[in-house]
Amino acid sequence: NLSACSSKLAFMHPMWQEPLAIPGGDRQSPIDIVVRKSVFDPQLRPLKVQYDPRTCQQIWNNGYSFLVEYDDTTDKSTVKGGPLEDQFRLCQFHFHWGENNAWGSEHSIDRRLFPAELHLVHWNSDKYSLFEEAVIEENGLAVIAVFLKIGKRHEGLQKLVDALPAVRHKDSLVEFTKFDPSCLLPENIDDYWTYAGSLTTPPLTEAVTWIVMKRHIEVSHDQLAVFRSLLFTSAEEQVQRSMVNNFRVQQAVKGRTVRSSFT
Ligand SMILES: NS(=O)(=O)/N=C1/NCCO1
Ligand SMILES: [Zn+2]
Repeated sequence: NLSACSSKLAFMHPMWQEPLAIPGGDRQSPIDIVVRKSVFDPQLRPLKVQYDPRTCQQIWNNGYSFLVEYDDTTDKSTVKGGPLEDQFRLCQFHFHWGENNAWGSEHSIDRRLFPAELHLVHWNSDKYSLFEEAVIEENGLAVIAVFLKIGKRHEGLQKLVDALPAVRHKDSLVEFTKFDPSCLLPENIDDYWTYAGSLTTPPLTEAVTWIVMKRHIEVSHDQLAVFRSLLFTSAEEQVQRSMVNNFRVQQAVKGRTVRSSFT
């Protein structure tokens, strides 16, 4: 059962060495969301997502995941509303996944792990002028997380899946355009949990308002298998290592409240 799987997880090598000193350390991510401890907040408004596929630029393998990067020099692809006071600009999206379908997500819901998790990363363009500035501010970033389940083939994802062999190795990059990431959102984006957390990959800064979708999307077994054909290693390295289990170990909630937009 999953509890055994999660204990097995405890012995697995985390994707990378956890740093000795973590910035702040009391609002780290990811976490397990305990549904019965989450608090319904009627003041949470619907999310307003506005993505322009023309801002999609490239896809590359950064040695942690593959990133689809967007032109964030103007407010063309943005998210606002929900728990957010300001407008946030999309800069990239990426995924985390496992070596098999039993685990792979970073967050869990009542300890339930999913085979993969999508992160749409945005920065506060009302208050800052660059991602690099926003990344160290407590209200600097907003990440929308969507769980992936194995099921029917996701037609919108296939264009991305077909581009992955071109970025198999760390530091490889290809042009990738006209991709509308809203096709990766569930139909219902009004039901979500939200909490104050951090990036789950370096710099791990405590700058993120997390918005974790209650509804998942479905991708096919074969589509997720292509994610696992990516490599952590660059073309020059002798030993090639499959890019799998690229999730961070879960962190202590430390008294934080997770709010829900739904009852
Ligand atoms: N997994 S995550 O929290 O989205 N991490 C990052 N790091 C840079 C941008 O997003
Ligand atoms: Zn991520």
